[in-house]
Amino acid sequence: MNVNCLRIVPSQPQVKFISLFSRTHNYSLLKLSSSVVMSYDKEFAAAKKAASIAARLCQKVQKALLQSDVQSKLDRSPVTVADYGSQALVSFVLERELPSEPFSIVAEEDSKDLRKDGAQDTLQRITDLVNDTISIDGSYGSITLSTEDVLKAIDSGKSEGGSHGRHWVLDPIDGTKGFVRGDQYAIALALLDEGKVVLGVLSCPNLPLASISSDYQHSADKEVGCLFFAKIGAGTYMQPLNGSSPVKVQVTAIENSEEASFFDPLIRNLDFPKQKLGVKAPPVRIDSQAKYGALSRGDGAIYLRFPHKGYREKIWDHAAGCIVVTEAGGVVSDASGNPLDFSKGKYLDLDIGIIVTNQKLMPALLKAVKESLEEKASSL
Ligand SMILES: Nc1ncnc2c1ncn2[C@@H]1O[C@H](COP(=O)(O)O)[C@@H](OP(=O)(O)O)[C@H]1O
Ligand SMILES: [Mg+2]
Repeated sequence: MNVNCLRIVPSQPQVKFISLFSRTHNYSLLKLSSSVVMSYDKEFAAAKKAASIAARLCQKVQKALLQSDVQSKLDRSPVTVADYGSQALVSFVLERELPSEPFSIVAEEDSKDLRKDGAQDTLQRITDLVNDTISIDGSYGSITLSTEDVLKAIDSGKSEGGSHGRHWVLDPIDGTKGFVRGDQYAIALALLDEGKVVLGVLSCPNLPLASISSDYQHSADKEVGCLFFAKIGAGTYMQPLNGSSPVKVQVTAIENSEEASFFDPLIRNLDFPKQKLGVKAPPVRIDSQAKYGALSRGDGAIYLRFPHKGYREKIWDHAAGCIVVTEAGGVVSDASGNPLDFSKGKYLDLDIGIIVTNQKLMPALLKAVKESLEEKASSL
């Protein structure tokens, strides 16, 4: 069965059902426990707040980075400061907003390097940035974190995840290359419950509010900063990071693969399916999970990710993006059409590749990928 997302079914009192909703099959129901229906409302609100506040810290660092001279652009330290600062802030906000919940975060960074001799200045810069951002936000009174508080907040991200209980999944800056260039990056935060992604938030500070499809260059609206958020069974929304009202988004309805534009990752990829599908539309090239956000609102139709053999995809690079796309009506699968399994710990453990598109294009895309992989294998 090709299960693509979880949907909550309003049910009888005292009984929690979660429906495994298949795009290709009918509903089936899974009784998880005899408690109340989960809404994840508090967690959803906390995740949006955390990813929005972290975006402010990243914007500040990126702006300073771009204003500095070329030499310091080659220096990784601003990225480091923003990565750690973003992770510390997300962890701080989640803990503050959800004080009564068990706390587990699977995240990209840990504090090991910051605890080494010689890292004191960097740690102090991170701590100052975190405190400035908290103070400007104003929700947490006059609280000031010490350097030790910041290290502890970063290390909340040491969880291994897995198939039991709840785990936050965080990439504090996804697309660090784009971040350094002044291009696209994302703060990606998702919640796993019993191994399934139940909500996700993608904060994309540089993503234009208008579509970035090929005619974007001609668009008059150059305003940037998008927050995508999705919760199981509740659709996907995009909200300007400036706080204006959210709008519901949907993946493209394109059925003809010739018209389908690809989001090309900047990593090594499988190019043959494009030729097989006869794709004529120009590709959209952006860094990070902003690709999932842009695809969820129909800026492009297909995202294929086939890194070199041996590369292990991490859950924080796909968890938030996956639910943002599936709740917008899209499909995210491995090369065989199976849903991604986020219950195995830090890694996705895919044999090969990730495919993201709408439901109409998926069968043709799976066929093209299969044939491409077979041809590639027989040519070796
Ligand atoms: N050789 C490789 N193959 C596949 N993914 C890679 C890779 N090297 C790095 N990545 C991952 O790809 C992410 C960027 O994706 P994209 O190319 O779509 O922008 C990186 O996230 P970080 O920037 O958070 O490290 C990193 O996790
Ligand atoms: Mg990443």
